[in-house]
Amino acid sequence: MNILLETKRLEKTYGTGERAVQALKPLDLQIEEGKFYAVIGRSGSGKSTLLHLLGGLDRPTAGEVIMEGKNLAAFNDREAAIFRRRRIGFVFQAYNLLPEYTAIDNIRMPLYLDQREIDEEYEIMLLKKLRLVGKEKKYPNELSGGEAQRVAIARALIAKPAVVLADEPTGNLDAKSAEEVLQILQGTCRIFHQTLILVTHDLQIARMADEVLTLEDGNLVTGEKQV
Ligand SMILES: Nc1ncnc2c1ncn2[C@@H]1O[C@H](COP(=O)(O)OP(=O)(O)OP(=O)(O)O)[C@@H](O)[C@H]1O
Repeated sequence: MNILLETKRLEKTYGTGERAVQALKPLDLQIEEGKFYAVIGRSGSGKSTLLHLLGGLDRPTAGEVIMEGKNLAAFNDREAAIFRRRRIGFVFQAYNLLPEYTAIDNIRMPLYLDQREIDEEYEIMLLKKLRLVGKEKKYPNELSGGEAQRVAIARALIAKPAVVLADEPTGNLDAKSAEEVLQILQGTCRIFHQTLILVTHDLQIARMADEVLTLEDGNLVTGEKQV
């Protein structure tokens, strides 16, 4: 088993003094390469906080996030942004597409920002897998919710990241589109050997995962599949 991502005594407290909220209590976690993890727990249990820390989108109050031998928490903002762009794919509930760019430009944005070449063969494979062929020139407001989320997934995968972090990616979709998007996400991660860490409220989705991480008041209560 290869460990891709590891946390050591990872902690997050928002605010200070009386207003302080300890969103994540010291957490030691090991994420294995190529597996699908579901993160579940009640609202406010710390799921998004954990995902943001794992992806270097936010800084921990204490502790470390180690990926490929590097402590993300020690990066400055610029270093973190570059590392994220190259090694981590994000998918959010709200898609977060740039409205003034076409679908294909949204998808290629991580490569444009890094001045990297487009691997056309891989891009076409992604477009096919995500059923986006023919939608390349459309703007986000011309796409359905399911299509917009599939564009967001293509954008998350275009730089061939080692890990995909998804925060309630199907939260805005109807049941049918949600299932489709999820199957596609799981399928593409499997094909491209990516680790998938997905926050969800949906226990049916969690059952599809290899491992379920359950958070309760900022504590990891189980790493076993018990749903
Ligand atoms: N920016 C912030 N400032 C202050 N408190 C925050 C902030 N973000 C989150 N919190 C608090 O931290 C705790 C954990 O929040 P988090 O968003 O990680 O939970 P969650 O499990 O993802 O919840 P949900 O399922 O509702 O999205 C909550 O008590 C929340 O109110």
